[in-house]
Amino acid sequence: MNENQSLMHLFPLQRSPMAVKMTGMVLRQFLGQNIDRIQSDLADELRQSIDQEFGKDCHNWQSISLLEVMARVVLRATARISWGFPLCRDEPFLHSLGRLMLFQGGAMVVCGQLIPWFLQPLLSIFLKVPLYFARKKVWATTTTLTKEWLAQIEQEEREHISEKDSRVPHNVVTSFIRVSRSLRLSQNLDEEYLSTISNLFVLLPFMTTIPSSSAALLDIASSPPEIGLHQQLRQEVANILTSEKEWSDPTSFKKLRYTESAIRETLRLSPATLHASNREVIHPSGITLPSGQHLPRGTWVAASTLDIHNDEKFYPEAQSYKPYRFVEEQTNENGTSVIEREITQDTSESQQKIHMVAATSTYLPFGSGRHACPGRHFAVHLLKMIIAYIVQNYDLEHLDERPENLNWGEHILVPPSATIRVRRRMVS
Ligand code: HEM
Repeated sequence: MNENQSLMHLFPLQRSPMAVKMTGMVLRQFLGQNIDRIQSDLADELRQSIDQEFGKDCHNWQSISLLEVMARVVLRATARISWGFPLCRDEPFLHSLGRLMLFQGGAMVVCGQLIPWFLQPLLSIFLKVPLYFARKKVWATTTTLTKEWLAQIEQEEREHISEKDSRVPHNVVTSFIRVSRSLRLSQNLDEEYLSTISNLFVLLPFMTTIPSSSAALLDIASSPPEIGLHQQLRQEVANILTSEKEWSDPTSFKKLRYTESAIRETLRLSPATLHASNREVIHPSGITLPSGQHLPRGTWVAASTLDIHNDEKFYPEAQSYKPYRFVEEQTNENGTSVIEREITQDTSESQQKIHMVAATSTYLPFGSGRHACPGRHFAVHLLKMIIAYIVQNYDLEHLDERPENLNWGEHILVPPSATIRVRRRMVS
C-alpha cells in the first residue's frame, strides 16, 4: 500500500486523470483493436531475443539466469513495440533503459517500504534525483524521436493524409501522440509530456512481465515429470502454431488453452504483488465494513492476494501447482465454469483478438474491480508467445525442487539466483 502512495510522489503524472484516460485509449487501440498490426514485429523480436539469450547449441545444456535473461527479452520486445528499429537493437540504449527500469522499481520499493508515509513527499526528492539522471539518458534519445514523429503527424494532418496511409511508424509512442491529438490536448502536446507518459506506460507495466515469465518457466521446469507438462504444451503449440501465418495472427494464441492455464496457475501461486486492489477510502465520513469496523477517510485497504489464492474453498489442493487446473475448470459438467462466465461478463469488446482474462474477486493477480489491470489481456498474450516459443524450440532440464519465491517490498519474485538449464531442440 505504501508503494502505491510512493508512486504519487515519484511519478505524479501517473495518477492524473488525463494520463489515465490516454493510457486506457492507447491500450484499447494499440494493444487491443490494432494488435494485428504489431503481432509480426512482436513475434520477430521475441524469437530473435530468445534465440540470442538461450543460444542455438543443440548438443550442450546451457545454464541461464532467469530474471536477467527474461529482463533482456522483455526489454527488447518493449523497445520494439514502443520505438521500433533501430532503437530496439541498440545496445547502449537498451542498457540505459534496463537501468531506468531497475531504478524505477527500486525507487518505488525504497520509498514505499523504508520511508514513513509522512516523510515521503520530502525524502522522495533523494530518489527523484538519481531517477532524473537515469531518465535523462533514455529521454535524450526518445524525446528527439517523439518530437520528430509529432512534427510528421502534424504535417500529415495538414495534408489530410489518413493514419492508414501514414509514413509515420505505428508504435506505442506514435499512438500516444495520435490519442493526445484526438483529444485536442494542445497544452499537453509537447514532447516532454508525451515522453513522460509513454515512458510510464512502457516501463512500469512491463516490469511485471519479467517476474511472471520467469516464474512460469521455473514452474514448467520443476513440474512433476509424470504430468508431462512440457510435452503437453509442446504438442499444443505444434498443433496450433503450425506456420508463420499463425504466429502473425494474434487470434491463434487464443487457442493455446493448456499454455494459458499453466500461465494462470503460475500467476495464482506467484502473483507479481502481495496485495491486490490497493484503495484509499475517500468518502469524507469514511466507510463502515459489514463487520462493523469503521475506516476513516485516508485509510488504505487491500486484499491479500496469496490468502485468497491459497484458500481451499476457491482452489482445491490450493498449495499445489496444477497447471491444467483452469482447462479442467472450463470443461466441467455443463461446459462452462465460473471463470468462463465471468470472462463473458467482463468482455465489453467481444471482437477482441486476444483472449480476455477475467479479473474476479477470487483470481487477483491483476487486481479487481474498476481499476483492475487494463493491460492483463495483452500481458497474458505476451506471456503465451514467450512460453510457446520456448517450449517449441528448447528442452528445459527438469528441476527436482523449485526455488522458493522471495518478497521484495510488495513484490513477489523468483530468487535472483534462480537458473534453469536449456538446450536447443534439434531440427530434423
Ligand atoms: C504479468 C503482467 C502484469 C501484471 C501481473 C499486472 C498487474 C497489475 C495489478 C495488480 C494492477 C493493480 C490493479 C488494481 O489496483 O486492482 C495493475 C494495474 C495496471 N496495469 Fe498491470 N499488470 C501486468 C501487465 C501490464 C501491462 C502489459 C500493461 C500495459 C501495457 C499494464 C497496465 C496497467 C495499468 C495502466 C494499470 C493501472 C490501472 C488503474 O489504475 O486504473 N499492466 N496491473
